[in-house]
Amino acid sequence: MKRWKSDAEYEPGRVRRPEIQMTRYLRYSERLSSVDMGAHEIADYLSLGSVYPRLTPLTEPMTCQEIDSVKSDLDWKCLSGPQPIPKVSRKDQLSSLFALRPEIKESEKAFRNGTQVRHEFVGTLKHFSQTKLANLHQIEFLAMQAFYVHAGRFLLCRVVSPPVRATTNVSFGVEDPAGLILKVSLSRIPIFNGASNAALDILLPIGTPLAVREPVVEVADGPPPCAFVSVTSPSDLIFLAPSDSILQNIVWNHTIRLPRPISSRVDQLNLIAANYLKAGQYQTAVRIFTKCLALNPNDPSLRVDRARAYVELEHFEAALVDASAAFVSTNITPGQKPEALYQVAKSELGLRRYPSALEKLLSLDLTLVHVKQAVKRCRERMGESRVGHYNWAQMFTLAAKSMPVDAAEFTGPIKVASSSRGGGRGIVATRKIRVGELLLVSTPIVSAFPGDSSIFDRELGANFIRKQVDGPCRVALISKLISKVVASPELYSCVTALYAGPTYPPPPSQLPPATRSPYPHAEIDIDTTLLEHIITYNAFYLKNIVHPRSTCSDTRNFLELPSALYLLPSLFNHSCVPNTTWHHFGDVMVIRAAKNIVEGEELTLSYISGPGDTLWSRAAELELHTSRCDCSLCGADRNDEEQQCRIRAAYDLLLRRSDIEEAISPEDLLANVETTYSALRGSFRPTMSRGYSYLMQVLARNAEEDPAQWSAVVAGGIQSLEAAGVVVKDKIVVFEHTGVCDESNDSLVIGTDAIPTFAPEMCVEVMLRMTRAFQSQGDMRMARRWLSAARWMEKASTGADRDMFHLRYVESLQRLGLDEFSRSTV
Ligand SMILES: C[S@@+](CC[C@H](N)C(=O)[O-])C[C@H]1O[C@@H](n2cnc3c(N)ncnc32)[C@H](O)[C@@H]1O
Repeated sequence: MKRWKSDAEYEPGRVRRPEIQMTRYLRYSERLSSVDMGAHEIADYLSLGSVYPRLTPLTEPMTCQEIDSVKSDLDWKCLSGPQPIPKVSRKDQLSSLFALRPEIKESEKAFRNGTQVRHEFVGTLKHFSQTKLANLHQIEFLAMQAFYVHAGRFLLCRVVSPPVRATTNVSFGVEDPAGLILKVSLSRIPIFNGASNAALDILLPIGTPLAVREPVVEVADGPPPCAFVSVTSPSDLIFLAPSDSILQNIVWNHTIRLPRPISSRVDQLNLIAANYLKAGQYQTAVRIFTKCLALNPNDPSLRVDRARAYVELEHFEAALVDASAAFVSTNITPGQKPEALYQVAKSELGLRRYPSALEKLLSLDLTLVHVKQAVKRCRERMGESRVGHYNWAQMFTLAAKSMPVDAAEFTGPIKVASSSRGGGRGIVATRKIRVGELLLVSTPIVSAFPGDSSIFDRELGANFIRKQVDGPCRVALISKLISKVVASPELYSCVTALYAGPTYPPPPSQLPPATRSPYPHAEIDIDTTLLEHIITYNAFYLKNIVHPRSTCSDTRNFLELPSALYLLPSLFNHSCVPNTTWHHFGDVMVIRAAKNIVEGEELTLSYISGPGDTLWSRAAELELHTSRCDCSLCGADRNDEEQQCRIRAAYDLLLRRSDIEEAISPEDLLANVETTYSALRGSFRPTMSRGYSYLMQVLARNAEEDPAQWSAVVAGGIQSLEAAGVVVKDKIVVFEHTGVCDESNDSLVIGTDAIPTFAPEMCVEVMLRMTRAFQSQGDMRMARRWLSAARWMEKASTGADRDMFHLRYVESLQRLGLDEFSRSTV
């Protein structure tokens, strides 16, 4: 594919990547969560100046237009080639390339200590080669041009200056056989992820011969303009072995001083590799263990060590090959065998081959803690994947401690079929499904959390596909996904069968099976632009089970949210009134039925992660997926009219703040919100539901002093639940002293055909306050019935058993004085 036109003119210096200040970054998140209208506008409208401090012009967010204009500049630059490559003498090139390391060290230090944010460009068109190296012809720098894809060619070169990394970019100098020198810039090439300078010197020492398939040279703005070979796909960079036939007749015009090898003694190399393994520089450890194995191919312990490094890199196929080879080696000692077998089992666990892993583990010493734990893990995963039985409380506890949550995948009564929503594929029910039923447990292909060592919180994405800024975790998914498909190429065909937006051909009707290919895998050509589109259209912001969204006092900050990409969950289409609900335990995504569903019915989930009580609050998130959402909620909001919805959205934001009482009383808020709904609208009124919950909270506090108010608390609760779409069957607001209540066969006080999907946690909290109202008045029968309803809704929504219910609502139960009552009530 040729990317640039040849007839347009190039104006050096026209394109400048914007430096966007930290303040802008903060405000941008505010803008997203404030429904696109500017917090001060809302504040002015509602005369709430003290709640929403006026934003100064300096802190205005980066707008869609700004992103758009950067994109146009870049597109224009891309279209402006081909151009001659600016010439620089070998001496000058070398001196600037050798200065790169100290320069970048300084600038990185300043960046890390400063307040600026950096933007990775997401969604720019990047070339990648699909022609095998053997079918390409060599090209030298002299024949190359800037802003031009050298289709059918490859660049043969070798490293001439020490590489240096700035986040996901690695730069260094190379020369071609004629001796011309150019900088190379590698973007997101997995083996260099997180590499220190010392590690880079091992991974890419001076003299390393390389081939770059179908190279592209870009020119960065000066002064002076700097040309560089840009490599954006890992499959375009090929490390050549000295014995490679390509190098056989090559004569390098210049001699370069090669660095001294780190060691030629296996024992010393082994020690160095072990230190890199300990330091978490796994790629470097693999590289050195490989050197060791070249010197001593029959040492099984080296293979076991390399398998350990591969396991850490989640390169499980390669780990399995190494560990298995070590185990069957004739040179292995009886003392080394258990460790080799343990690494085989660990690789199989990573590949989700649980029965096979278990068989190996059971032949090891079961008194060893790590073996015992692995056996337990295997057995749990086997139970989960077979029958969908999970220990939710244990998963919740791990998630609450921010520890990794391990779970097997589970697919319930669902299948991929053609969709009635926006065409393409969707997920449908294969049989009748009951509300609360488990539909899917999915582990991510990749996930990213704030605070991960690989994530820097001021590295943002200027997303040209969405024309919005992506947070650090969303940006990190791109590098992680590239690494993942390099380690597990069999995933590439599945991942690239996900929807990639309207500029790509429609995906196949079914996801291809992720059949594992034997290692070493066939080579794949990685289209990084396609992967960026797939992440943009399919990645989820995680809905953390530990911090329920609907009870968050503050609006969610998109730029700080963890993010992940999944396979089957990506095939669910959106509805603002979906029939499924989803949560994340760590990065494990769990989807359940939110309604009773008939066979063949399409299953939908809500893509909305921010406050989304009105069509206009949802618009920014929906824009990417549909120009007009046809769900009943959006239809009702359209009937209410935009201005009314905007006002309502402002109150919705206010309702999420902990300091709302300083701004407005619940009565005034409810009266104002009520006027934003048309009289003809049905009872489902999300913002009213939140408003009544606020009223109930205030009344309940007063009722603790003045018990006459408990009836009003219960009445407010009923209204909150009904406005959330819950059917309240027994609207009892008076109290009957029943004393301690035995178990009874009373039916649930609410309907059980559906659970609310927009704020189930808020509804559970409301029901707990109902429980408190009745309990405080000695009406233990109704208290027990409301507690049962709260538990039922929580179980249907998240699968929580009693243990998990107590863990999740411990704070509310204690605050309401219900802890003891709840624990003693069956
Ligand atoms: C994550 S994918 C969902 C699966 C997709 N339909 C497929 O075939 O792979 C998201 C894309 O599906 C389509 N989509 C999902 N929900 C939709 C809706 N309610 N209305 C219109 N299009 C929708 C949009 O093209 C959206 O960008």
